[in-house]
Amino acid sequence: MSENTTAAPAKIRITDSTLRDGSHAMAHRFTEEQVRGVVHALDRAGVEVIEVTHGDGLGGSSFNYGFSLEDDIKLVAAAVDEATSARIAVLLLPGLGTVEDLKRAHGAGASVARIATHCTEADVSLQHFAAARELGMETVGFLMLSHRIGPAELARQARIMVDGGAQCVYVVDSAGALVLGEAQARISALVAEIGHEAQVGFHGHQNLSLGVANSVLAAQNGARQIDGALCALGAGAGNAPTEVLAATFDRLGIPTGVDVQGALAAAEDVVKPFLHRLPFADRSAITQGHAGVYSSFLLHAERAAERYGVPAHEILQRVGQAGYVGGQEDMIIDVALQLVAERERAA
Ligand SMILES: CC[C@H](O)CC(=O)C(=O)O
Ligand SMILES: [Mn+2]
Repeated sequence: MSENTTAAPAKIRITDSTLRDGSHAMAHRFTEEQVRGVVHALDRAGVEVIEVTHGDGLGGSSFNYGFSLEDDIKLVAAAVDEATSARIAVLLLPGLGTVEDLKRAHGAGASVARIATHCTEADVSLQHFAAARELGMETVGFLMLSHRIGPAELARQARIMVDGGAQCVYVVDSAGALVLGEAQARISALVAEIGHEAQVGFHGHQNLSLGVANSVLAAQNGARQIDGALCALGAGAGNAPTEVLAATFDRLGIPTGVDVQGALAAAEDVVKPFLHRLPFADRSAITQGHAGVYSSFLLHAERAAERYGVPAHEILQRVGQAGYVGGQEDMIIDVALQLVAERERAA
């Protein structure tokens, strides 16, 4: 008798980051009413985890990164109040956010702590994972700008996070630079290294329009957590759209627990009406994907472009060549001034 060895596809948990990565695209101006509306719609659609924080995480509201309209903790509390079954996640970048910030977010009802570091700096996350576990929070590690190092080195960084208490580690394609097999190889390396102890996740950006395709490859190669944002609302050309992920995984027979019509309604009826501009792979965003530039640098580059009269895509190209990482937003102005000086010398 032949045995049927075809296993049913494993469930994927979609984490929606409209209210965190989307905060970059909204210049951190979310109102409490918008947060409540988005959480209500996502919760009804069956999205299990909803991230709510300043785009740069807890403590991000500052001159360098941009001030929030509303205090993060107030928005987290509103999200917790609105959700009936979804859990609320917060993002924290060590050095920007502190353990005290994490405790306040936990006090407001956040139950998932996502700790983000540059892809080579996992060791700076250890005290934050320890604090989150002590608080009883679920822990997720975020290895940002994952295209900058190869699969084996990325897996070593994931191992550091797991040994420090992470229950899942994400390959974060912050620049939307990973092209198909490059995303797949990183996911496979992490699954091989940590898969028997922790989950692997993928966070995609649409700068080269590959966020959804990379997410599918990630799921097919063992990732169990995938990020999305309604209407793609996120930095750069945005994130893989939650509603497209829900529909695509449904077509592939990969269970997510998300109601496709509910996700479509959340995008169309709740988020689209308050958007001033839809995330789009324009010249600047494509340059980010092509040159490997942090997606959240887009609005900073556009502001510098307007102020100093040099093209945003040229600024971003130079930022890519210089290899700047998150936290070096002030260097965008430096690059704009270099371009101005070069133009003056050439005139
Ligand atoms: C905190 C910065 C950043 O937006 C985190 C993230 O979503 C990414 O690196 O893509
Ligand atoms: Mn992102």
